[in-house]
Amino acid sequence: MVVRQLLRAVIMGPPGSGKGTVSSRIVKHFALKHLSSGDLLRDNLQRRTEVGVIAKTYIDQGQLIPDDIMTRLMLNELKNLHRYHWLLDGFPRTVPQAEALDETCQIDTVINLDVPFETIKQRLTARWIHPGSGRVYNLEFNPPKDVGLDDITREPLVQRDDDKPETVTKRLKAYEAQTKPVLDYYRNKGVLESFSGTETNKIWPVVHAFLQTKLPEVNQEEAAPHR
Ligand SMILES: Nc1nc2c(ncn2[C@@H]2O[C@H](COP(=O)(O)OP(=O)(O)O)[C@@H](O)[C@H]2O)c(=O)[nH]1
Ligand SMILES: Nc1ncnc2c1ncn2[C@@H]1O[C@H](COP(=O)(O)OP(=O)(O)O)[C@@H](O)[C@H]1O
Repeated sequence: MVVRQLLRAVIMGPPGSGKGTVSSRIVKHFALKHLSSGDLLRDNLQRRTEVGVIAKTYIDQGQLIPDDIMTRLMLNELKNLHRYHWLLDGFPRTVPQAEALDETCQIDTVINLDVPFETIKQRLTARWIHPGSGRVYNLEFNPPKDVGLDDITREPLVQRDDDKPETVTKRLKAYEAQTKPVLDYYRNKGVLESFSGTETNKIWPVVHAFLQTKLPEVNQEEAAPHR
């Protein structure tokens, strides 16, 4: 397959729909950079940057960070990736963010993970992450090899503060009100591809087959270990 242009892709879906899990499988199979707004924010939080301090109050309340802050942060980060195929995860989450992104580049494809809310709520309370890499685990679905430890670095796993049930409810409401309109925005542009289901292991092969039409696969033996 001859790829003439660099792929500009976005992965969307409600909190807990499997964006991080599917993204790590995508990165394992295809040569592209993955940029997660949530991972970037948590890194800023940990380093107590100016953005991190502001973001904390919003994240703890299950609210979205204001568009201007978020857009500046992400577009600045994207500048470093202009020579690569890339996949954005968690951004854009509002129509103004999508419009700001459009001013810098044209999005080719939006992968929408369409997973029902009932399925999601129970997943998030069992989510554990490795803060350094953003690797994500689930006590039932993909438990770490050793309880409480990252498979690769052996560093401790943590639970996200915003995965508490009451914050999850607020995040799902924010998704409904602010992020769902972004799906319509991309649907109108003809770039939205929805993948429906309740299990990542069933959704993933369909996403994989779809991306094979857009990108060459990397040699699996050479691919870095990833979940
Ligand atoms: N039970 C179950 N858990 C899943 C499935 N897919 C992902 N998860 C877990 O659900 C949680 C949310 O997934 P994640 O990829 O972090 O979703 P994101 O919030 O959209 O990035 C994590 O703990 C995953 O390990 C699935 O098919 N079944
Ligand atoms: N594009 C964005 N715009 C505004 N806030 C964001 C954005 N991306 C992430 N956030 C903030 O960070 C939190 C965690 O995001 P994320 O890790 O992507 O959650 P999830 O993977 O559960 O969907 C969000 O609840 C929100 O407060």
